[in-house]
Amino acid sequence: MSGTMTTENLRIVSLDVKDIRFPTSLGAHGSDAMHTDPDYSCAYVTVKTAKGDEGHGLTFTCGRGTEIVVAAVKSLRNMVIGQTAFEIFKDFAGFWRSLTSETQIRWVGPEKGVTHLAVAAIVNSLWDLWAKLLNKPVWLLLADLEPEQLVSTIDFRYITDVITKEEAIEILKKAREGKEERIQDLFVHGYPAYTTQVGWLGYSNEQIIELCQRYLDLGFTFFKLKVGNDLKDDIRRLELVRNTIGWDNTLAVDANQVWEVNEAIEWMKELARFKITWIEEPTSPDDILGHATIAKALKPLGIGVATGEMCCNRVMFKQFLQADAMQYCQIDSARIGGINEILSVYLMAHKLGVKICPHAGGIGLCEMVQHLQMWDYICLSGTREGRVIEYVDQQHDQFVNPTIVDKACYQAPRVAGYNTTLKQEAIEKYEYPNGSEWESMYQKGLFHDPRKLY
Ligand SMILES: C[C@H](O)[C@@H](O)[C@@H](O)[C@H](O)C(=O)O
Ligand SMILES: [Mg+2]
Repeated sequence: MSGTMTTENLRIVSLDVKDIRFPTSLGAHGSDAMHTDPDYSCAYVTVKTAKGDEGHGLTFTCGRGTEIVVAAVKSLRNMVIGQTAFEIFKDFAGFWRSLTSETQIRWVGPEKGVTHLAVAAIVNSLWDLWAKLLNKPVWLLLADLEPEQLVSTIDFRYITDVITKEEAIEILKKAREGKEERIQDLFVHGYPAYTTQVGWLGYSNEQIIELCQRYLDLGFTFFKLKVGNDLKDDIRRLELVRNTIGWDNTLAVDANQVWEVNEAIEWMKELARFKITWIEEPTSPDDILGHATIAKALKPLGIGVATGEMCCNRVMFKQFLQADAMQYCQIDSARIGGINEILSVYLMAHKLGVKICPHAGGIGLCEMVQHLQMWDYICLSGTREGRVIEYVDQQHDQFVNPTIVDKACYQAPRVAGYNTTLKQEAIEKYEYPNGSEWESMYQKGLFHDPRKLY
Protein backbone atom coordinates (compact mmCIF):
# COMPACT_ATOMS: atom_id res chain seq x y z
CA MET A 1 0.00 0.00 0.00
CA SER A 2 1.29 3.45 -0.79
CA GLY A 3 1.10 6.08 1.94
CA THR A 4 -1.33 6.34 4.82
CA MET A 5 -4.98 5.40 4.61
CA THR A 6 -6.63 8.78 5.12
CA THR A 7 -10.13 9.36 3.83
CA GLU A 8 -8.81 11.78 1.23
CA ASN A 9 -6.06 9.37 0.05
CA LEU A 10 -8.55 6.60 -0.36
CA ARG A 11 -11.09 8.52 -2.35
CA ILE A 12 -11.64 6.89 -5.75
CA VAL A 13 -10.77 9.55 -8.28
CA SER A 14 -11.06 7.64 -11.54
CA LEU A 15 -12.59 4.56 -13.13
CA ASP A 16 -11.26 3.62 -16.54
CA VAL A 17 -12.58 0.79 -18.73
CA LYS A 18 -10.98 -0.80 -21.75
CA ASP A 19 -12.09 -3.27 -24.43
CA ILE A 20 -9.33 -5.91 -24.67
CA ARG A 21 -9.59 -8.71 -27.23
CA PHE A 22 -7.33 -11.63 -28.13
CA PRO A 23 -7.70 -13.34 -31.54
CA THR A 24 -8.29 -16.87 -30.21
CA SER A 25 -10.78 -17.67 -32.99
CA LEU A 26 -7.82 -18.02 -35.36
CA GLY A 27 -6.88 -21.31 -33.64
CA ALA A 28 -10.42 -22.39 -32.66
CA HIS A 29 -9.35 -22.14 -29.00
CA GLY A 30 -12.38 -21.93 -26.76
CA SER A 31 -14.77 -23.15 -29.48
CA ASP A 32 -17.90 -25.08 -28.55
CA ALA A 33 -21.24 -26.06 -30.07
CA MET A 34 -22.68 -22.56 -29.59
CA HIS A 35 -19.62 -20.31 -29.59
CA THR A 36 -17.89 -21.50 -32.71
CA ASP A 37 -15.35 -18.69 -33.01
CA PRO A 38 -14.74 -16.92 -29.69
CA ASP A 39 -12.12 -14.20 -29.46
CA TYR A 40 -11.35 -14.34 -25.75
CA SER A 41 -11.87 -10.78 -24.50
CA CYS A 42 -12.70 -8.71 -21.48
CA ALA A 43 -14.01 -5.38 -20.30
CA TYR A 44 -11.08 -4.30 -18.12
CA VAL A 45 -11.71 -1.84 -15.31
CA THR A 46 -9.12 0.19 -13.41
CA VAL A 47 -10.14 2.14 -10.30
CA LYS A 48 -7.65 4.55 -8.86
CA THR A 49 -7.49 6.29 -5.47
CA ALA A 50 -6.26 9.85 -4.87
CA LYS A 51 -3.05 8.37 -3.51
CA GLY A 52 -2.53 6.36 -6.69
CA ASP A 53 -3.42 2.85 -5.53
CA GLU A 54 -5.11 0.85 -8.29
CA GLY A 55 -7.58 -1.99 -8.44
CA HIS A 56 -8.13 -4.04 -11.60
CA GLY A 57 -11.24 -6.03 -12.40
CA LEU A 58 -12.70 -7.65 -15.44
CA THR A 59 -15.54 -9.54 -16.93
CA PHE A 60 -14.97 -12.15 -19.62
CA THR A 61 -16.53 -11.77 -23.09
CA CYS A 62 -16.20 -13.54 -26.45
CA GLY A 63 -15.26 -10.60 -28.72
CA ARG A 64 -18.14 -8.73 -30.33
CA GLY A 65 -20.34 -7.21 -27.64
CA THR A 66 -17.49 -6.23 -25.35
CA GLU A 67 -18.13 -2.62 -26.40
CA ILE A 68 -21.65 -2.90 -24.92
CA VAL A 69 -20.28 -4.04 -21.56
CA VAL A 70 -17.78 -1.16 -21.70
CA ALA A 71 -20.68 1.26 -22.26
CA ALA A 72 -22.57 -0.22 -19.29
CA VAL A 73 -19.51 0.21 -17.06
CA LYS A 74 -19.36 3.85 -18.16
CA SER A 75 -23.03 4.30 -17.21
CA LEU A 76 -22.25 3.10 -13.67
CA ARG A 77 -18.96 4.95 -13.35
CA ASN A 78 -20.26 8.00 -11.50
CA MET A 79 -21.58 5.85 -8.69
CA VAL A 80 -18.03 4.78 -7.86
CA ILE A 81 -15.99 7.91 -8.46
CA GLY A 82 -15.92 10.14 -5.38
CA GLN A 83 -16.54 7.26 -2.96
CA THR A 84 -13.95 6.41 -0.33
CA ALA A 85 -12.62 2.88 -0.62
CA PHE A 86 -12.95 1.85 3.02
CA GLU A 87 -16.41 3.38 3.30
CA ILE A 88 -17.44 1.06 0.46
CA PHE A 89 -15.87 -1.94 2.19
CA LYS A 90 -17.54 -1.07 5.52
CA ASP A 91 -20.96 -1.50 3.95
CA PHE A 92 -20.10 -3.42 0.80
CA ALA A 93 -23.55 -5.02 0.60
CA GLY A 94 -25.14 -1.58 0.67
CA PHE A 95 -22.81 -0.26 -2.01
CA TRP A 96 -23.40 -3.40 -4.11
CA ARG A 97 -27.13 -2.87 -3.86
CA SER A 98 -26.78 0.76 -4.92
CA LEU A 99 -24.98 -0.40 -8.10
CA THR A 100 -27.39 -3.20 -8.94
CA SER A 101 -30.51 -1.24 -8.07
CA GLU A 102 -29.73 2.14 -9.61
CA THR A 103 -33.22 3.46 -10.03
CA GLN A 104 -33.10 4.00 -13.80
CA ILE A 105 -30.38 1.62 -15.02
CA ARG A 106 -32.03 -1.37 -13.30
CA TRP A 107 -34.72 -1.26 -15.99
CA VAL A 108 -32.21 -2.63 -18.51
CA GLY A 109 -31.31 -5.49 -16.13
CA PRO A 110 -32.10 -5.98 -13.39
CA GLU A 111 -29.25 -8.12 -12.09
CA LYS A 112 -28.77 -9.90 -15.40
CA GLY A 113 -27.11 -9.54 -18.79
CA VAL A 114 -24.82 -6.71 -19.74
CA THR A 115 -25.54 -4.49 -16.73
CA HIS A 116 -24.68 -7.31 -14.35
CA LEU A 117 -21.48 -8.13 -16.26
CA ALA A 118 -20.55 -4.47 -15.84
CA VAL A 119 -21.25 -4.66 -12.09
CA ALA A 120 -19.04 -7.76 -11.88
CA ALA A 121 -16.11 -5.99 -13.57
CA ILE A 122 -16.41 -2.97 -11.27
CA VAL A 123 -16.91 -5.00 -8.10
CA ASN A 124 -13.98 -7.26 -8.96
CA SER A 125 -11.75 -4.19 -9.34
CA LEU A 126 -12.82 -3.02 -5.87
CA TRP A 127 -11.90 -6.37 -4.29
CA ASP A 128 -8.52 -6.22 -6.02
CA LEU A 129 -8.04 -2.72 -4.62
CA TRP A 130 -9.10 -3.80 -1.13
CA ALA A 131 -6.70 -6.75 -1.11
CA LYS A 132 -3.87 -4.60 -2.44
CA LEU A 133 -4.48 -1.93 0.21
CA LEU A 134 -4.18 -4.65 2.86
CA ASN A 135 -1.29 -6.30 1.02
CA LYS A 136 -2.97 -9.72 0.85
CA PRO A 137 -4.15 -12.03 -1.89
CA VAL A 138 -7.97 -11.97 -2.12
CA TRP A 139 -8.33 -15.53 -0.77
CA LEU A 140 -6.51 -14.50 2.40
CA LEU A 141 -8.45 -11.25 2.70
CA LEU A 142 -11.63 -13.33 2.57
CA ALA A 143 -10.27 -15.91 4.99
CA ASP A 144 -9.17 -13.23 7.46
CA LEU A 145 -12.55 -11.50 7.56
CA GLU A 146 -14.60 -12.32 10.65
CA PRO A 147 -17.81 -14.18 9.71
CA GLU A 148 -19.86 -11.03 10.51
CA GLN A 149 -17.64 -8.90 8.26
CA LEU A 150 -17.69 -11.40 5.42
CA VAL A 151 -21.45 -11.68 5.55
CA SER A 152 -21.74 -7.88 5.64
CA THR A 153 -20.53 -7.81 2.01
CA ILE A 154 -23.50 -9.91 0.82
CA ASP A 155 -26.93 -8.64 -0.22
CA PHE A 156 -29.38 -11.29 1.06
CA ARG A 157 -32.35 -9.79 -0.78
CA TYR A 158 -34.45 -12.57 -2.40
CA ILE A 159 -32.57 -15.48 -0.81
CA THR A 160 -33.62 -15.38 2.85
CA ASP A 161 -36.05 -18.26 2.24
CA VAL A 162 -32.95 -20.43 1.82
CA ILE A 163 -30.34 -18.68 3.92
CA THR A 164 -30.36 -15.70 6.29
CA LYS A 165 -27.51 -13.50 7.37
CA GLU A 166 -27.63 -14.97 10.88
CA GLU A 167 -27.53 -18.54 9.57
CA ALA A 168 -24.61 -17.70 7.29
CA ILE A 169 -22.67 -16.31 10.26
CA GLU A 170 -23.40 -19.47 12.25
CA ILE A 171 -22.27 -21.71 9.39
CA LEU A 172 -19.02 -19.78 8.99
CA LYS A 173 -18.33 -19.82 12.73
CA LYS A 174 -18.80 -23.59 12.86
CA ALA A 175 -16.50 -24.07 9.88
CA ARG A 176 -13.59 -22.27 11.57
CA GLU A 177 -12.10 -25.34 13.21
CA GLY A 178 -8.96 -26.46 11.44
CA LYS A 179 -8.71 -23.28 9.38
CA GLU A 180 -4.99 -22.68 10.00
CA GLU A 181 -4.13 -26.28 9.10
CA ARG A 182 -6.07 -25.94 5.86
CA ILE A 183 -4.18 -22.76 4.95
CA GLN A 184 -0.88 -24.56 5.48
CA ASP A 185 -2.16 -27.54 3.53
CA LEU A 186 -3.12 -25.28 0.62
CA PHE A 187 0.40 -23.89 0.46
CA VAL A 188 1.74 -27.43 0.18
CA HIS A 189 -0.83 -29.19 -2.00
CA GLY A 190 -2.72 -26.43 -3.82
CA TYR A 191 -6.17 -27.08 -5.28
CA PRO A 192 -6.95 -29.77 -7.92
CA ALA A 193 -7.58 -28.66 -11.50
CA TYR A 194 -9.19 -30.29 -14.52
CA THR A 195 -8.55 -29.42 -18.15
CA THR A 196 -10.82 -28.47 -21.04
CA GLN A 197 -7.88 -27.66 -23.27
CA VAL A 198 -7.94 -31.10 -24.90
CA GLY A 199 -11.41 -30.95 -26.35
CA TRP A 200 -12.47 -27.70 -28.03
CA LEU A 201 -14.92 -28.46 -30.79
CA GLY A 202 -12.80 -26.96 -33.56
CA TYR A 203 -9.74 -29.16 -32.80
CA SER A 204 -8.59 -31.93 -35.13
CA ASN A 205 -8.14 -35.59 -34.08
CA GLU A 206 -4.37 -35.21 -34.01
CA GLN A 207 -4.64 -32.14 -31.81
CA ILE A 208 -6.97 -33.93 -29.38
CA ILE A 209 -4.67 -36.94 -29.00
CA GLU A 210 -1.58 -34.80 -28.66
CA LEU A 211 -3.22 -32.59 -26.04
CA CYS A 212 -4.59 -35.53 -24.04
CA GLN A 213 -1.10 -36.94 -23.95
CA ARG A 214 0.42 -33.61 -22.98
CA TYR A 215 -2.04 -33.07 -20.11
CA LEU A 216 -1.63 -36.64 -18.89
CA ASP A 217 2.11 -36.00 -18.72
CA LEU A 218 1.42 -32.84 -16.73
CA GLY A 219 -0.41 -34.95 -14.14
CA PHE A 220 -4.05 -34.22 -15.07
CA THR A 221 -6.58 -36.91 -14.25
CA PHE A 222 -9.80 -35.06 -15.15
CA PHE A 223 -10.65 -34.03 -18.72
CA LYS A 224 -13.58 -32.23 -20.36
CA LEU A 225 -14.67 -32.49 -23.98
CA LYS A 226 -17.05 -30.32 -25.97
CA VAL A 227 -20.00 -32.12 -27.54
CA GLY A 228 -23.37 -31.42 -29.10
CA ASN A 229 -22.81 -30.75 -32.78
CA ASP A 230 -23.06 -34.21 -34.26
CA LEU A 231 -23.68 -37.42 -32.33
CA LYS A 232 -21.49 -39.65 -34.51
CA ASP A 233 -18.67 -37.18 -34.28
CA ASP A 234 -19.02 -36.96 -30.49
CA ILE A 235 -18.77 -40.76 -30.25
CA ARG A 236 -15.68 -40.75 -32.45
CA ARG A 237 -14.03 -38.01 -30.40
CA LEU A 238 -14.91 -39.65 -27.08
CA GLU A 239 -13.43 -42.93 -28.33
CA LEU A 240 -10.23 -41.08 -29.19
CA VAL A 241 -10.09 -39.48 -25.76
CA ARG A 242 -10.88 -42.66 -23.80
CA ASN A 243 -8.32 -44.59 -25.85
CA THR A 244 -5.71 -42.02 -24.88
CA ILE A 245 -6.56 -41.22 -21.25
CA GLY A 246 -7.81 -44.72 -20.31
CA TRP A 247 -10.80 -45.57 -18.14
CA ASP A 248 -9.50 -44.66 -14.68
CA ASN A 249 -9.33 -40.97 -15.40
CA THR A 250 -12.41 -38.75 -15.10
CA LEU A 251 -14.23 -37.45 -18.15
CA ALA A 252 -16.95 -34.81 -18.42
CA VAL A 253 -18.69 -33.30 -21.46
CA ASP A 254 -20.06 -29.83 -22.19
CA ALA A 255 -22.85 -29.04 -24.69
CA ASN A 256 -22.98 -25.26 -24.10
CA GLN A 257 -26.80 -25.07 -24.18
CA VAL A 258 -27.32 -26.59 -27.60
CA TRP A 259 -30.07 -29.18 -26.92
CA GLU A 260 -33.78 -29.42 -26.21
CA VAL A 261 -34.50 -31.12 -22.87
CA ASN A 262 -35.52 -34.49 -24.36
CA GLU A 263 -32.79 -34.35 -26.94
CA ALA A 264 -30.22 -33.88 -24.15
CA ILE A 265 -31.46 -37.02 -22.41
CA GLU A 266 -31.44 -39.12 -25.59
CA TRP A 267 -28.02 -37.84 -26.70
CA MET A 268 -26.47 -38.49 -23.31
CA LYS A 269 -27.86 -42.02 -23.22
CA GLU A 270 -25.75 -42.64 -26.33
CA LEU A 271 -22.64 -41.15 -24.69
CA ALA A 272 -23.09 -42.78 -21.26
CA ARG A 273 -20.93 -45.78 -22.19
CA PHE A 274 -17.90 -43.48 -22.11
CA LYS A 275 -18.27 -43.15 -18.31
CA ILE A 276 -19.22 -39.49 -18.17
CA THR A 277 -19.13 -37.71 -14.80
CA TRP A 278 -21.18 -34.69 -15.82
CA ILE A 279 -23.00 -33.17 -18.72
CA GLU A 280 -22.50 -29.41 -18.61
CA GLU A 281 -25.06 -26.88 -19.84
CA PRO A 282 -27.24 -29.41 -21.67
CA THR A 283 -29.94 -26.85 -22.46
CA SER A 284 -30.95 -23.20 -21.95
CA PRO A 285 -29.13 -21.77 -18.91
CA ASP A 286 -32.48 -20.36 -17.73
CA ASP A 287 -34.42 -23.63 -17.81
CA ILE A 288 -34.31 -24.74 -14.19
CA LEU A 289 -37.04 -27.39 -14.45
CA GLY A 290 -35.58 -28.65 -17.74
CA HIS A 291 -32.24 -29.22 -16.02
CA ALA A 292 -34.05 -31.00 -13.18
CA THR A 293 -35.74 -33.32 -15.69
CA ILE A 294 -32.41 -34.08 -17.35
CA ALA A 295 -30.72 -34.67 -13.99
CA LYS A 296 -33.43 -37.11 -12.93
CA ALA A 297 -33.26 -39.04 -16.19
CA LEU A 298 -29.46 -39.29 -16.21
CA LYS A 299 -28.97 -40.13 -12.54
CA PRO A 300 -29.37 -43.91 -13.09
CA LEU A 301 -26.57 -43.68 -15.69
CA GLY A 302 -24.24 -42.10 -13.12
CA ILE A 303 -24.19 -38.77 -14.97
CA GLY A 304 -24.67 -35.52 -13.05
CA VAL A 305 -25.73 -32.16 -14.45
CA ALA A 306 -23.33 -29.23 -14.20
CA THR A 307 -24.20 -25.63 -14.96
CA GLY A 308 -23.69 -22.06 -13.80
CA GLU A 309 -21.22 -20.34 -16.12
CA MET A 310 -24.13 -18.33 -17.60
CA CYS A 311 -26.46 -18.39 -14.63
CA CYS A 312 -27.40 -14.76 -14.27
CA ASN A 313 -27.81 -14.17 -10.54
CA ARG A 314 -28.18 -15.64 -7.03
CA VAL A 315 -31.95 -16.06 -7.45
CA MET A 316 -31.50 -18.39 -10.42
CA PHE A 317 -28.77 -20.27 -8.57
CA LYS A 318 -31.11 -20.57 -5.60
CA GLN A 319 -33.78 -22.25 -7.70
CA PHE A 320 -31.33 -24.56 -9.50
CA LEU A 321 -30.11 -25.68 -6.08
CA GLN A 322 -33.62 -26.03 -4.64
CA ALA A 323 -34.87 -28.02 -7.62
CA ASP A 324 -32.02 -30.60 -7.68
CA ALA A 325 -31.30 -29.25 -11.14
CA MET A 326 -27.50 -29.11 -10.72
CA GLN A 327 -25.24 -31.67 -9.09
CA TYR A 328 -22.17 -29.54 -9.81
CA CYS A 329 -22.52 -25.80 -9.27
CA GLN A 330 -20.24 -23.90 -11.64
CA ILE A 331 -19.92 -20.37 -10.34
CA ASP A 332 -18.12 -18.00 -12.71
CA SER A 333 -15.88 -15.34 -11.19
CA ALA A 334 -16.58 -12.79 -13.93
CA ARG A 335 -20.35 -13.11 -13.79
CA ILE A 336 -23.23 -12.39 -11.48
CA GLY A 337 -22.38 -9.30 -9.45
CA GLY A 338 -18.78 -10.18 -8.61
CA ILE A 339 -17.43 -11.71 -5.40
CA ASN A 340 -20.20 -10.37 -3.12
CA GLU A 341 -22.96 -12.24 -4.92
CA ILE A 342 -20.83 -15.32 -5.60
CA LEU A 343 -20.28 -15.70 -1.85
CA SER A 344 -24.04 -15.99 -1.41
CA VAL A 345 -24.08 -18.84 -3.94
CA TYR A 346 -21.30 -20.65 -2.07
CA LEU A 347 -23.32 -20.35 1.14
CA MET A 348 -26.55 -21.61 -0.45
CA ALA A 349 -24.78 -24.51 -2.19
CA HIS A 350 -23.11 -25.45 1.08
CA LYS A 351 -26.40 -25.44 2.94
CA LEU A 352 -28.17 -27.47 0.25
CA GLY A 353 -25.29 -29.93 -0.09
CA VAL A 354 -24.20 -29.21 -3.67
CA LYS A 355 -20.52 -29.21 -4.63
CA ILE A 356 -19.01 -26.17 -6.31
CA CYS A 357 -16.70 -26.90 -9.25
CA PRO A 358 -16.06 -23.44 -10.72
CA HIS A 359 -16.05 -22.48 -14.36
CA ALA A 360 -12.77 -20.95 -15.51
CA GLY A 361 -10.66 -20.69 -18.63
CA GLY A 362 -11.61 -17.45 -20.34
CA ILE A 363 -9.52 -14.33 -19.78
CA GLY A 364 -8.72 -13.98 -16.08
CA LEU A 365 -11.24 -16.58 -14.92
CA CYS A 366 -8.58 -18.98 -13.60
CA GLU A 367 -6.72 -16.04 -12.05
CA MET A 368 -9.80 -14.98 -10.10
CA VAL A 369 -11.71 -18.11 -9.26
CA GLN A 370 -8.81 -19.89 -7.58
CA HIS A 371 -9.16 -17.34 -4.74
CA LEU A 372 -12.84 -18.11 -4.21
CA GLN A 373 -12.46 -21.87 -4.23
CA MET A 374 -9.51 -21.67 -1.84
CA TRP A 375 -11.57 -19.51 0.52
CA ASP A 376 -14.32 -22.14 0.33
CA TYR A 377 -11.86 -24.87 1.30
CA ILE A 378 -10.45 -22.85 4.20
CA CYS A 379 -13.61 -21.24 5.57
CA LEU A 380 -16.75 -23.00 4.38
CA SER A 381 -16.76 -26.54 3.01
CA GLY A 382 -13.46 -27.47 4.68
CA THR A 383 -12.83 -30.06 1.98
CA ARG A 384 -11.60 -30.45 -1.60
CA GLU A 385 -13.26 -33.85 -1.88
CA GLY A 386 -15.04 -34.28 -5.23
CA ARG A 387 -14.32 -30.65 -6.16
CA VAL A 388 -12.12 -29.39 -8.93
CA ILE A 389 -11.41 -26.05 -10.66
CA GLU A 390 -11.42 -25.82 -14.45
CA TYR A 391 -8.10 -24.93 -16.04
CA VAL A 392 -7.48 -23.74 -19.59
CA ASP A 393 -4.07 -22.61 -20.73
CA GLN A 394 -5.06 -19.38 -22.49
CA GLN A 395 -3.68 -15.84 -22.11
CA HIS A 396 -2.14 -16.36 -18.66
CA ASP A 397 1.06 -14.77 -19.93
CA GLN A 398 -0.84 -11.51 -20.45
CA PHE A 399 -1.19 -11.04 -16.67
CA VAL A 400 1.41 -9.56 -14.34
CA ASN A 401 0.80 -12.39 -11.82
CA PRO A 402 -0.69 -15.33 -13.71
CA THR A 403 -2.24 -18.42 -12.21
CA ILE A 404 0.30 -21.12 -11.43
CA VAL A 405 -0.80 -24.70 -11.97
CA ASP A 406 1.71 -27.37 -11.04
CA LYS A 407 1.12 -31.15 -11.18
CA ALA A 408 -2.51 -30.40 -12.05
CA CYS A 409 -3.03 -28.27 -8.95
CA TYR A 410 -3.58 -24.53 -8.62
CA GLN A 411 -0.92 -23.07 -6.34
CA ALA A 412 -2.11 -20.65 -3.65
CA PRO A 413 -1.46 -17.09 -4.92
CA ARG A 414 0.97 -15.19 -2.71
CA VAL A 415 0.88 -11.71 -4.20
CA ALA A 416 -1.53 -9.00 -3.07
CA GLY A 417 -4.78 -8.63 -5.00
CA TYR A 418 -6.98 -10.72 -7.27
CA ASN A 419 -4.32 -11.56 -9.92
CA THR A 420 -6.30 -9.44 -12.38
CA THR A 421 -3.69 -6.89 -13.46
CA LEU A 422 -2.93 -7.12 -17.17
CA LYS A 423 0.56 -6.28 -18.41
CA GLN A 424 0.81 -2.80 -19.93
CA GLU A 425 2.19 -4.43 -23.07
CA ALA A 426 -0.92 -6.64 -23.36
CA ILE A 427 -3.12 -3.55 -23.27
CA GLU A 428 -1.06 -1.73 -25.87
CA LYS A 429 -1.17 -4.72 -28.22
CA TYR A 430 -4.70 -5.98 -27.73
CA GLU A 431 -6.89 -3.01 -26.88
CA TYR A 432 -9.68 -3.09 -29.46
CA PRO A 433 -9.83 -1.74 -32.11
CA ASN A 434 -6.60 0.33 -32.03
CA GLY A 435 -4.04 -1.99 -30.38
CA SER A 436 -0.84 -2.66 -32.33
CA GLU A 437 -1.59 -6.39 -32.81
CA TRP A 438 -5.07 -5.55 -34.12
CA GLU A 439 -3.59 -3.01 -36.56
CA SER A 440 -1.24 -5.64 -37.90
CA MET A 441 -3.98 -8.29 -38.14
CA TYR A 442 -6.16 -5.89 -40.20
CA GLN A 443 -3.21 -5.32 -42.50
CA LYS A 444 -2.67 -9.05 -42.94
CA GLY A 445 -6.35 -9.45 -43.79
CA LEU A 446 -6.97 -11.73 -40.80
CA PHE A 447 -9.74 -9.52 -39.43
CA HIS A 448 -11.92 -6.77 -40.85
CA ASP A 449 -10.97 -3.33 -39.57
CA PRO A 450 -14.15 -2.29 -37.69
CA ARG A 451 -13.30 1.39 -38.16
CA LYS A 452 -13.94 1.00 -41.88
CA LEU A 453 -17.33 0.47 -43.44
CA TYR A 454 -17.94 -2.82 -45.27
C1 LIG B 1 -16.78 -19.92 -25.22
C2 LIG B 1 -16.05 -20.55 -24.08
O1 LIG B 1 -14.79 -20.97 -24.47
C3 LIG B 1 -16.82 -21.73 -23.48
O2 LIG B 1 -16.83 -22.75 -24.40
C4 LIG B 1 -16.17 -22.20 -22.19
O3 LIG B 1 -16.21 -21.21 -21.23
C5 LIG B 1 -16.77 -23.48 -21.70
O4 LIG B 1 -18.14 -23.49 -21.58
C6 LIG B 1 -16.11 -24.08 -20.48
O5 LIG B 1 -16.80 -24.71 -19.72
O6 LIG B 1 -14.91 -23.89 -20.35
MG1 LIG C 1 -18.82 -24.83 -20.07
